[in-house]
This record gives sequence, C-alpha cells and structure tokens, in this order.
Amino acid sequence: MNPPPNTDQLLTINTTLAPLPHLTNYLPNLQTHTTPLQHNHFYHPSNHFYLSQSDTIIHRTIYDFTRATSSTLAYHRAGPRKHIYYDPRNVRAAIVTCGGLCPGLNTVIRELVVGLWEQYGVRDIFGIKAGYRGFYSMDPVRLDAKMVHNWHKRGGTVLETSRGGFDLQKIVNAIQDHGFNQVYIIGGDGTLRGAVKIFNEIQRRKLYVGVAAIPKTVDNDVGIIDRSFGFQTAVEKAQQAISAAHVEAESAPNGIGLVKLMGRSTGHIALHATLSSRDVDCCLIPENEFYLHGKGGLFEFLDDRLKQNGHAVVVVAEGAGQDMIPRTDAEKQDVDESGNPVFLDVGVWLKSELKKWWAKDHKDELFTVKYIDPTYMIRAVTANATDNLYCTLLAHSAIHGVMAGYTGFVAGPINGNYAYIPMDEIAVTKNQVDTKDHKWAWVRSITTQPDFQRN
Ligand SMILES: Nc1ncnc2c1ncn2[C@@H]1O[C@H](COP(=O)(O)OP(=O)(O)O)[C@@H](O)[C@H]1O
Ligand SMILES: O=P(O)(O)OC[C@H]1O[C@](O)(COP(=O)(O)O)[C@@H](O)[C@@H]1O
Ligand SMILES: [Mg+2]
Repeated sequence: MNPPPNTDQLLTINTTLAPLPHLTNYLPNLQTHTTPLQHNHFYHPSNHFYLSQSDTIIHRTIYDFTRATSSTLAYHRAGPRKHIYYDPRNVRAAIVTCGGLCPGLNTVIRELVVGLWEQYGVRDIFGIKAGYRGFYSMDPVRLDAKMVHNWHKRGGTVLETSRGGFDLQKIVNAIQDHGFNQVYIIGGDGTLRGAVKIFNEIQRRKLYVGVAAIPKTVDNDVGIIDRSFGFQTAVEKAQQAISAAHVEAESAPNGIGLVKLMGRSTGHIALHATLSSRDVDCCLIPENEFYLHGKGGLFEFLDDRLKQNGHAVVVVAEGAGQDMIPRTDAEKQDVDESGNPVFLDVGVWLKSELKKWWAKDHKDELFTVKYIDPTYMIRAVTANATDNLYCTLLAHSAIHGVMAGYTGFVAGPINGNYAYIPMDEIAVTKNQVDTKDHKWAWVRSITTQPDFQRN
C-alpha cells in the first residue's frame, strides 16, 4: 500500500482554460453597453455580482496527491457581465426545441423568455415551431413574459419538437431573413451536432448572431456536465413503474416483474432507478452485455432468485440486448428521421424468451411475467422542483452568456457551478455508465446479479 502523502507535500495542477468563442473574434468593432441589470431596482449589483473573463470553473476535482503534478481543463463561469454586446432594444431572439421530450423543456423556454424580458428588457422574442425544420417551414411565434407565465406547469414543449429536418443553409438563411441576432437551441446530442454546424456557418458568414445551446437529454448521455435537466424527474417516475412491477411479481407464484426504461445507448435511468428503488433483482444496461442461457446467464440467476424469494424484478434499458434480438435485414438498416437507429422492443422480446425458458424447463409450475413499459410516461411529465430550479439557472446562464457576446457555447453545471462550455467540445462527448466504477459495483452488490462475463 502507498504511504499517505506528507501534509506539506504539494500537488501542482496545470490548468488550461477552454477557449470560448466570442462575437468579437470575427466582428472586432462591436460596441459594448452597460448591462440593464445595473439599473434594475430588484438587483443591487455589488463588487462580486458581475463575473469577468477570468472567472473560471475547474473541470476535474479529483486528484492523487502523491503525484507531484496533474492537469485539468477550466471553463468560463456562467453569470451576468457588466458590459454586454447588445442593445436590448435591438435584440431579436429565437428559441427552438429539438429531438425527444424531456421534463423541464417548457421551464427552460419560459425562463429564457422571462429572463430576456424582465432582466434585459428584450421585447422581440420568438419561438420556432417543431424543431430545426420550423426555422424555414413555419412562421415564428411571438412570445412574451405574460404568455409563458405558467408553461413550467406543463409537460412536453409548447413550441413542439421533431426529429430530422436539419437543412443548414435553409436554417441560417431563415435566421438572417427573420433578423434574429440571438438563437437559443434546446436539444440533445443530435441537436448539439446540428448547433455546431449552425454556429460555424454563422461565423463563416460573419453574422452578428449569438448562438447558445442548452443540453436536453432524458437519457443523461451528454458529457462534461454534471447531469442533464429532467433526468432526476424521469428517474423518480421510473420508480413508480418498478414499484408496480414489484407488487405484481410478489403477488404471483414465480412472478417476474419486467420494466423497460428509456436509454438509447446509456443505462443511467435504469441504474439510478435501480439504486433508488432497492426492489430490483437485475438491471440490464447497454454498457454491460448480458446473455440468457447457461452458466452465469440471466435465466440461471432468475431460477435461483425465484427459488429463494418466489419473485424477481428485472429492469432493462431500451438499448440493452439489441444484438440478441432477431431482426430482418430491413430492420437492421432502420433509422429514425434524425438518423438514430430504431430499436426493437427488448422488453417484449425478453418477456417472450422468459416464457419459452419457463415452459421448457419448468413445465408444471405456475409462472407469470408482468411487463411494464412506462417509456413516454417518464419523460412526458412536468419537471420536479429540483429540475425546475435547474432549468431556470440554465436558461439565465445562457442569456447572460449571449448578452456578454459569447457564442457557440453550451450552458451547463460542472461540479455544481454553472459554466460556458464550447459547443464543439460537448457535442463529441458521451456520458456512459462506467461499469468499472463504484456505482455499478453498488448495483451488483445490492442485486447480486451476474457480471455476464463468460469465463
Ligand atoms: N449530425 C447531425 N448534424 C446536423 N443535425 C443533426 C445531426 N444529428 C441530428 N441532427 C438534428 O438534430 C435534431 C435532433 O436530433 P435527435 O437525434 O433526434 O435528438 P437529440 O438532439 O435529442 O439527440 C434533428 O432535427 C436532427 O435532424
Ligand atoms: O420515440 P421517440 O420520440 O423517437 O423517442 C425515443 C427516444 O427518445 C429518448 O428518450 C431520448 O432521445 P433523444 O435524447 O435523442 O431525443 C431515447 O431514450 C429514446 O430512444
Ligand atoms: Mg439523442
């Protein structure tokens, strides 16, 4: 074992500040204005109220003190700046939501509108209908603070959303034609990849247009940030499905409760719902391949569990086990309008495999599988209190950043503080469950499920 470090030992951390794009990078003569917050009688700006270029957040906070040096990236802190690069009277802001639903979408829209309206006095705020395609195929909808007043109490997105329809030239032409000079894009990994292209094209055309994105992913699959908004709400809802599955399973001889949860390529919802519920016997996620038959397989484990407890609960993330489900060549090629692979229903397949297994091996014993698929129920809800507050802080962070002239960034929390992260950096990240870390070990220890490593 390594000896503990001396108390006088020094750890040097080399910090590199991630470059944050600014409008003046390509429009050097832009005029600045004093922020209207300075004269807003609800705010009493003190010395530490405004942030400056040098306020940063360090990304990595965990270090081995026995190493003499280490390194990390730092990001600019989100928050109001004293000098802004827009005259609020001339701001024309556009807000768009893209991709699948997520609890809190309406809160983010509401807070963007109210923040622009109340804090900066912006009066020209527009909603783009139905995702990216709405820029060029539909009229923008004028929004005001009164109109969005209670939107946070509604699930979904009042602006509507869609997949596909990304046409870069048409979108940027529409931004120019409508005279938008601030664009707020709310969406997940696909949306962020599109937002990077929009930002690059805006830069290429040297347009006076600030672009900010707010990461939306119920799957929590975007990297760098602590977690995505709506994720906690979804986990909370998922637990209701697990509880129901548990009740059904407990109330039948050899009862299996099977719950399928969202998670296209990551199992965060399944993992967190499993850890919080404690009723789950086996959690199957895309990051950890599993198999059904033979030694160390799912059925051997369930056989034991049914003998011990008389029932079992299995949670499966939608992207898990996809390689095992038989599919036609056409199904293998199937993608949605955004180009995401279309999955077959792992829950339906698993239910049928469970029944086949039982019929073959335990013919005469009673057996029940109750399959619960709460897919859209966990995301088509309003955000809980924590997520609502989080959405507000994200929206306000985005506004302050755009007003300060920053562009091509994503607003998000890093180690509990809000930061501006370059869009192109976050668009290529992926937050997956680390099956080597403590959290997954904890899942394994409370479920005692197999590791599915054939050996
Ligand atoms: N690589 C990409 N380049 C440009 N646009 C993209 C890209 N991937 C997805 N999009 C667009 O982003 C929007 C949302 O993407 P999607 O994958 O459906 O949802 P999400 O953003 O929630 O992951 C769609 O309009 C889609 O066409
Ligand atoms: O049926 P839809 O609307 O395409 O949504 C299903 C997908 O949406 C998700 O919840 C999240 O997708 P995005 O974050 O990419 O929008 C996935 O887990 C799921 O596969
Ligand atoms: Mg996605």
